[in-house]
Amino acid sequence: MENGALRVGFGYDVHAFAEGRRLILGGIEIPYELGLAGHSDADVVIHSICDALLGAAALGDIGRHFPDTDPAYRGISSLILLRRVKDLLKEHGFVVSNVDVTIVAQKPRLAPYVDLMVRRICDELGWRRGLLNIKATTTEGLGFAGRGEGIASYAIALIMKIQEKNP
Ligand SMILES: Nc1ccn([C@@H]2O[C@H](COP(=O)(O)O)[C@@H](O)[C@H]2O)c(=O)n1
Ligand SMILES: C[C@@]1(CO)OP(=O)(O)OP(=O)(O)OC[C@H]1O
Repeated sequence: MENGALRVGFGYDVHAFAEGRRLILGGIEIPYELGLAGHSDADVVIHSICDALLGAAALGDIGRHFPDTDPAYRGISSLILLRRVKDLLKEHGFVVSNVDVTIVAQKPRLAPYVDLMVRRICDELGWRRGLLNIKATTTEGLGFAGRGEGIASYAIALIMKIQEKNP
């Protein structure tokens, strides 16, 4: 792959609501009566970003790098996984151009929190704020998200190859 090559990647993830769990989205805790089930902190937003970045770099997916059978990842903050993905892309000579995310959730209302999510993720990864956009939509009551069974997140990422893979 030649330097300057632009590559696009797409990520999608779903987690089911569960009682007795905290709701972590985009690296922050959202006040709500339910959380999301998962092996990690179940941050579906960050998982979709990880998969978009890994996909753009042709490096597989989040489950390949951080298997949910590995006790090391039990309860882990997904911000840590995203930082590792960013480091992996850097090792392979990529820089991230931009990432756009759509969270699909009937409830809770997320608009008041999306800027906080962007700030949290960008601060953690050393990204400028304009690199990342996060938005939310309902499904007007339709499907699993509409019935309030879980949350889905879609992400798209554009990355650029700037150098050969570091040895
Ligand atoms: N969980 C959500 C979902 C949506 N929003 C905000 O409401 C706007 C309208 O949503 P529609 O599903 O009717 O398109 C949307 O643009 C978001 O700003 C939200 O805050 N939380
Ligand atoms: C993040 C990992 C690893 O802890 O687990 P989960 O939190 O269950 O998330 P999922 O998106 O189902 O799969 C990726 C996993 O490898």
